[in-house]
Amino acid sequence: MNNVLIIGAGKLGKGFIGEAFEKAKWNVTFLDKDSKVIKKLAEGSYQVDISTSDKVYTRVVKNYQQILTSDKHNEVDSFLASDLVMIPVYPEDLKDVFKYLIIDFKKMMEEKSNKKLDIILLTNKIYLVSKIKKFLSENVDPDLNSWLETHIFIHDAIIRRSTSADSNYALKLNSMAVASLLIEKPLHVDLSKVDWMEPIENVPTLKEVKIYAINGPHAATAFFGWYKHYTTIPEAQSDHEIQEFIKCINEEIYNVCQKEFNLTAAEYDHLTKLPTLKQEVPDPIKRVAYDPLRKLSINDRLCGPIRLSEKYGLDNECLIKAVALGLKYNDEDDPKSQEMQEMIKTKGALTAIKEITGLDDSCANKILAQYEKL
Ligand SMILES: NC(=O)C1=CN([C@@H]2O[C@H](COP(=O)(O)OP(=O)(O)OC[C@H]3O[C@@H](n4cnc5c(N)ncnc54)[C@H](O)[C@@H]3O)[C@@H](O)[C@H]2O)C=CC1
Ligand SMILES: O=P(O)(O)OC[C@H]1O[C@](O)(CO)[C@@H](O)[C@@H]1O
Repeated sequence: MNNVLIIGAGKLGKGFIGEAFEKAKWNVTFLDKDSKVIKKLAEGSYQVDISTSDKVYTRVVKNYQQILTSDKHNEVDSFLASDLVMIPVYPEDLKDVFKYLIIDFKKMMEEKSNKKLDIILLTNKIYLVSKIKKFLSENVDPDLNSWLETHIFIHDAIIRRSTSADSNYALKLNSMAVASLLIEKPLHVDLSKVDWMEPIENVPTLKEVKIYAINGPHAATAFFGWYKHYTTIPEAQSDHEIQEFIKCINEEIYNVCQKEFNLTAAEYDHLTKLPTLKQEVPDPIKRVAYDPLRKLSINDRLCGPIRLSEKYGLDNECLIKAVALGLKYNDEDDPKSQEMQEMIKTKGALTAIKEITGLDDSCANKILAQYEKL
């Protein structure tokens, strides 16, 4: 039997990754830093309602173990036994995860020095692998670092699946399963018998395209939806004004991607046009808009395409408005949204826009003009 260690047992960790590997009869171990997540998992099972393009079904996942991160590193045996490590955490938590794993890496070098292990990062942030490798090289001794370079293989992945729940510790989740997880090749582990896992070439570039083409319009829907007082994505998507706006966003993003990336229209569609669900899922706007400071940053889903549209002299009016709507996102449960509102209040909108988006003065002024109209 194969073993997978899943670090981050929140929505995606349980609702997609844990469910898929348990179904494929792998030994699944969850590791999380949140004691509530671990306590809930210890109840013995969780339920995922899975929506696909042709059916909706429920899976009860019960064959797993769960471990809380601690100074004792109780996961070390699971780490040493694992054939694969998957890390579905928010990007800002990744360095902590790798800092924590240094003890496990050392143990592996001592006890299983010939083993080669694939580690997959599951975030929506682009070009993170080199940053993590740099972080490790600066935080381990040279011997361990040269061993890591030849035994630990960190891969990025493209997530085209939404999984929601009331919280990261909830035992009832919804997952929209219409497209595979695209994982950077080559892998040392065989995933051919695990559903929804697809190793491919060229992940870094394709991930940038995916973040713009799928997550850009999705974030714009969430920000506009919030502004119009909706609470779920399907509600926002059924609003005529938002539909027209998103058509424009899609067009602007398609145009920049055509110029910047060497993809045929068919390749673009294959990557970004996902089948529709048989039945809508009330995915919360709060999940899709979460952390607007990251979502409005320079190389992310909206400002990345704006930067490219400026480079090629293409239209970006709707993207500019989407950023302005993002700046209005004010959710008291979302600390980054609160931080953003505080920045706008204390620094003034224009300075905050420049700091948040990293865009030049001319774009920042266009965003400000839209922002002031809202
Ligand atoms: N939920 C979704 O549909 C999608 C999520 N993603 C990405 O997947 C990642 C995870 O998202 P969710 O599962 O929704 O978030 P979540 O907040 O539900 O789960 C993240 C889990 O990671 C744990 N964690 C954080 N730092 C940790 C550490 N140092 N050690 C151990 N555990 C740690 C947290 O306690 C939490 O339980 C994010 O980067 C997100 O952008 C991307 C696409 C879809
Ligand atoms: O997880 P993030 O980066 O906060 O953003 C959420 C986005 O990721 C997805 O969950 C998957 O691409 C989308 O549903 C949503 O737009």
